[in-house]
Amino acid sequence: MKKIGITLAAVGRIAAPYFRSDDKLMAWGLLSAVIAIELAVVGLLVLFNRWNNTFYNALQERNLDVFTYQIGYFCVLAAIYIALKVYQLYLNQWLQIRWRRFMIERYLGEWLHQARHYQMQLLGDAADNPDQRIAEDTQLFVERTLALGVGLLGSVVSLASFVVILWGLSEAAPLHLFGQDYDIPGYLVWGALVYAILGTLLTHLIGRPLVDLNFKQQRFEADFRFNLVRARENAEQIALLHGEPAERERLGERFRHVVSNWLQIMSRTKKLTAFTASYSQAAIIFPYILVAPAYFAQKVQLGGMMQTASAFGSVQEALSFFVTAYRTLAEWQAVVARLAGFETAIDQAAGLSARPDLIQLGSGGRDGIALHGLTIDLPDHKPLLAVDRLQLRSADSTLITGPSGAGKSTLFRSIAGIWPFGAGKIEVPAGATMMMLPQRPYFPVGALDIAVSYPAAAGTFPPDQIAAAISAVGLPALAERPTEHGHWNRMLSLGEQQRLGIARALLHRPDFLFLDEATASLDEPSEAAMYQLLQERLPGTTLISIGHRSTLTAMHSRKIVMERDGDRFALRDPVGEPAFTNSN
Ligand SMILES: Nc1ncnc2c1ncn2[C@@H]1O[C@H](COP(=O)(O)OP(=O)(O)OP(=O)(O)O)[C@@H](O)[C@H]1O
Repeated sequence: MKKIGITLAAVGRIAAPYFRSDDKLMAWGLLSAVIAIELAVVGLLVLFNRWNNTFYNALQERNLDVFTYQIGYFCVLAAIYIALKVYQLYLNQWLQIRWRRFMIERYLGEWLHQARHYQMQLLGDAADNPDQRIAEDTQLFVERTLALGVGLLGSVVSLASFVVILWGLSEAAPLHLFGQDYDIPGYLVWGALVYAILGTLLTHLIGRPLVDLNFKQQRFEADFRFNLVRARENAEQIALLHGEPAERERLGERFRHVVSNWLQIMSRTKKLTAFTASYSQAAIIFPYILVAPAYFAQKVQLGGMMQTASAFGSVQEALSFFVTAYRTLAEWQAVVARLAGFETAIDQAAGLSARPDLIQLGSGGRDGIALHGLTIDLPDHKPLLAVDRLQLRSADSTLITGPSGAGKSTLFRSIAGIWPFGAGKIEVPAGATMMMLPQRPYFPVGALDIAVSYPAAAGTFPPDQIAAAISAVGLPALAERPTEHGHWNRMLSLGEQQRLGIARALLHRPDFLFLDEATASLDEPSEAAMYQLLQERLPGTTLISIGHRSTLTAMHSRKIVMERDGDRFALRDPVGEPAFTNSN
């Protein structure tokens, strides 16, 4: 019960923004229409139920006029019913896609806001698989919330209406057994309720393990798919290492989980189907058995019996909603929990930039980037690096070296403003642009010119400028086909990708260019040529590099070394005075 309360509160939080958005008129309009149609359908079912009475009485009395009239009346009801069903689904789907579009736009906007998507990863796996949450869970959420909400409303109204009808019929056809009338008010209602509740309970008991089994099935399937994707992504490594037998074994093992769980689902579904099929067959004759004594004692007409059977069926159908819904309900709860977790993770990441106890980014200083009292930690608060005071002057090109894992890349991440863990202040000149070039640059799949210009929009740089930049970094063959589509991260060697990364920097002309082993896959002469190119073409750009090669020293005017100092690494300037004083 408490869990349902938590789920409902989460549903309210997740759904509310759409119903308060710019699309709120359509949202409320469509929702009201869907609900109104659901209620109208229940109303029609009541009319159909009454029709049973008149129609079968006419048959019993061989009254052709009434029979003909009732056939016409049925056709009118049926036409309205068909129209309502068609528009109920159509409007429901319309509401679903508008609602989902809003959710996706909102999630994409919040998830891809500055470095939030990256920081959410750093904060842990509370929001694992955002792709699943954004793509799949939004669809399931919208669809299931509407199906369960509207279905529940329809079932409750239907249950109430038909209980009233059955109550009236119980009076019209009193229980007649062994030649005697028994005055049990609403005995048909009690009969229907007992029958349906017993059925509900038994279905629940037999089917309950399926909820867990279906959950596991989804997880095993996802796990199998994920491992297939990993194998595809690492095809080259696997092929080079001749890892195919190991992969086959691993994937086979994953699929064995899928099969063994599926076998359990089959066995459980067999039991459940045996019960539900028997139950629904029995449900067809059960109401006749209840009313038959009164019918044969001529206390009730054929119409009354048929109407009872139909009302009985409707009560049962309404109650069976709860039976069938409980499976969907469990899945829906999981979807709601995942989306709520995703929203919480977004909020947590969004809150990082406002926390005064973390690294503060500010604009200030004209002569380069200034670091004051900076300590950098890992997300789990383990200390990593300390920089008491450091000025990365615009006039200097700086090389940062140090042992692996010392925190060089993390220092760059902090300066870029995406790594908030730690304390202290980083000041960047107001309006200065920065660009980070990693060892493995990212190129979106698509046209080469757009991939090189990324993240600038298509058309930002003239085609000849793009071609000249690609050519300048030593890829003249590529420069001739700038509009060619490709998966550049897969098609180009790492060295070629690094050259394209430099071309990107040439186009963007940032004020500060951070090269994190961005030329490590090039041979030394090519690396020197790339640095020379950057210095010639981008005279106004300050280069700050991370690298392990000693030959890089000659290409920078200043060198800073990271060394271990207690529980943290620290920065030392071996040529001049210390570039830092570690406060620890
Ligand atoms: N997302 C993360 N979560 C936890 N720890 C991390 C994360 N990213 C980096 N680290 C840890 O922080 C430390 C510093 O990493 P960083 O990449 O900054 O090192 P580096 O000095 O650039 O190393 P290298 O020279 O090998 O590239 C490493 O021990 C690494 O394991």
